[in-house]
Amino acid sequence: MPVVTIPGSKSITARALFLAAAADGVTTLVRPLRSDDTEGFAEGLVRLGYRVGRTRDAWQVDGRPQGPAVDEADVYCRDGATTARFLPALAAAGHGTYRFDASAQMRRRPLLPLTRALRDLGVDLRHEEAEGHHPLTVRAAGVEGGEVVLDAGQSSQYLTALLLLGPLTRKGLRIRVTDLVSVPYVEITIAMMRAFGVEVEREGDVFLVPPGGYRATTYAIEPDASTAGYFFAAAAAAVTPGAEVTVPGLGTGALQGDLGFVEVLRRMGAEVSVRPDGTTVRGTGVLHGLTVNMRDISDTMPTLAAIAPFADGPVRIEDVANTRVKECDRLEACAENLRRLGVEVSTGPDWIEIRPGVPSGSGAEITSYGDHRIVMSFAVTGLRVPGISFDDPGCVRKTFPGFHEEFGALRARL
Ligand SMILES: O=C(O)C1=C[C@@H](OP(=O)(O)O)[C@@H](O)[C@H](O)C1
Ligand SMILES: C=C(OP(=O)(O)O)C(=O)O
Repeated sequence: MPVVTIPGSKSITARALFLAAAADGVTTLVRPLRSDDTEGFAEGLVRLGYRVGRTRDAWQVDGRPQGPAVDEADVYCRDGATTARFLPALAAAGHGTYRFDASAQMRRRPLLPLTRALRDLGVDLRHEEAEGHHPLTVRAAGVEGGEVVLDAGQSSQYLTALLLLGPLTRKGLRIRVTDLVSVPYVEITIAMMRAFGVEVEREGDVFLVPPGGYRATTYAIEPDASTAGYFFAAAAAAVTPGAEVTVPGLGTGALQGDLGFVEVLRRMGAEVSVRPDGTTVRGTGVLHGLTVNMRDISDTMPTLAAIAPFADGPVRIEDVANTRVKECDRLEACAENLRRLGVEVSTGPDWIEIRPGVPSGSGAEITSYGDHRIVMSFAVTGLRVPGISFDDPGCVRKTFPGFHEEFGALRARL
């Protein structure tokens, strides 16, 4: 019964770093994710003058409720949207001139609704090149707070950035949201703000954040549910019935909506047990086709797409338009790579449909587009399709530098 140790959640580590930096006192993050995204976030904080002490299993941050310790900084956010979208909001609460730039793909990814909301709150934020894209400069002088309207229909990260900023403003924030995707990520934000002493209230489309700042704490990071999904998918898609994967530390109390991916696997025929101490997925040798809405858990769309050819009927994934503006256009990247393997696929503006059947013996080089999730997903396909290789296997470093070793070890045990 393979038990897999999954590294910490990217989303929880990023939020914990923000909250720790903003809190009054010293916070210890236990078992943070060590990957390009989260190291990049921590480096960003260091650039902004925060002290971040890092050992293997714990990171310590000296919080500064008054904002960055330097009055000028140049922050490179790498490929991480949490860094690129959350840190400008943190900087806005301080006093100084802070410039943020990012990778070529992150520069292409959208930001305008957040820019607009910050400007509506009085923040002096200027884009150097394209409006609504990195690089940008925040000339910060603290934030008064008040009411703001936000369209988070393309990314919930805009809302998370504003929620996290709320307690650092003088009057607090009243955020009215006109559209919202990836709702469970907002729930993670609210739960974590509570752990740092702040209670967000929600009245329908309105989120109310009180002023008053955060309290430092010791915070344990749970394993990453999106990462766990590749291992669960491997068990569900295994040819031999009874293949089983258990991930400890990710169970009924988990904050991450992406654990809901196991319910999709259950609908497809896998046996799933979610317990307080962990989750187990057991393959039954059959995978059924289905139609599923993945608006809430769209990081797991490529995982499902990658095992869809093994189902006994079509797999249709709906309401995932915003996967087109992630590390790559994931709908097209999945479709292109599946077609290369001989699979019949159609896509629309916000959906993908995959027909069953992988010609035996067919392999191909997968084009990763620098997207960790394309590589990790097609590694699962590779359990049943010989000859799969990747043009850029190393891009898994964004969230799981040790992926290939861990997945290879699982492969040997399944
Ligand atoms: O807030 C977060 O930590 C995240 C929110 C989601 O993004 P969107 O809200 O843009 O869908 C998710 O895809 C991303 O990997 C992490
Ligand atoms: C979309 C992702 O990351 P981010 O938006 O945080 O860059 C992801 O990890 O799948």
